[in-house]
Amino acid sequence: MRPLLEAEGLRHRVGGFGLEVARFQVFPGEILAVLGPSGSGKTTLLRLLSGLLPLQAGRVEGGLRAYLPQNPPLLRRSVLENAAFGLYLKGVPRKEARKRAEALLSRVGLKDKARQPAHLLSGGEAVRLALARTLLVEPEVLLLDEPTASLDPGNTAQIEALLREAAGEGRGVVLATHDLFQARRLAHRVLFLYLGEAVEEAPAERFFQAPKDPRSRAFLEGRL
Ligand SMILES: Nc1ncnc2c1ncn2[C@@H]1O[C@H](COP(=O)(O)OP(=O)(O)OP(=O)(O)O)[C@@H](O)[C@H]1O
Repeated sequence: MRPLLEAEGLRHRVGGFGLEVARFQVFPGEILAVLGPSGSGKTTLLRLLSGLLPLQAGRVEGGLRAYLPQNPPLLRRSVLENAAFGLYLKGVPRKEARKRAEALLSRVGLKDKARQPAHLLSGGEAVRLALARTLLVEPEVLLLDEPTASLDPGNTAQIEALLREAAGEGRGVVLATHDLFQARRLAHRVLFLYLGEAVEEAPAERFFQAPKDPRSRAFLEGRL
């Protein structure tokens, strides 16, 4: 199977920090969890893969990617206008864009709030809106930076269901998370970063049951 996104020879230096990832791939229908302690380079990797951070070395190839940052910015407009915004940028006519945005807002449980100002949404609703906006532009790969970091179990479950659906549609999902339970629930594969190094990459089940690298083991046992 051909990867939807492929990177090779990534090296990135900023301040005293250096990230090095020799090879990175994500396949259709796959959820890949990027794990690692705070400061290990998860956000940096996602931003490099998204194209937001210029490459210092290596290459990234693949189809349309959408990056969802940790605190996605919302426009001071209605929920519906926020959802439709990406389509406006793509030149989709306003009426058509609104229709498609409304359909997606129903899917993420925000239909009733479509006319409300987006800044009045709760944290969980705001993440669902940001995810709806991201999904509307039909990306092949979703790059998500801790999308459920501050959410309650109900909102987390809703987001996780949307991510499974996105993978079920054949998209690739790259998920940076600190929630090991979430990674166990969702991920097919895991990439473990430590101090900017891609320490271990493995099928999720194998990684959680029998991590090979002592640093992976220490991380899973809460010793890093
Ligand atoms: N613009 C920058 N200037 C200086 N240092 C930076 C910059 N951006 C990132 N860093 C450093 O790079 C390292 C990796 O940061 P990054 O945000 O990628 O880690 P992370 O694994 O996503 O962390 P967290 O889990 O806390 O979100 C950190 O030490 C951070 O301070």
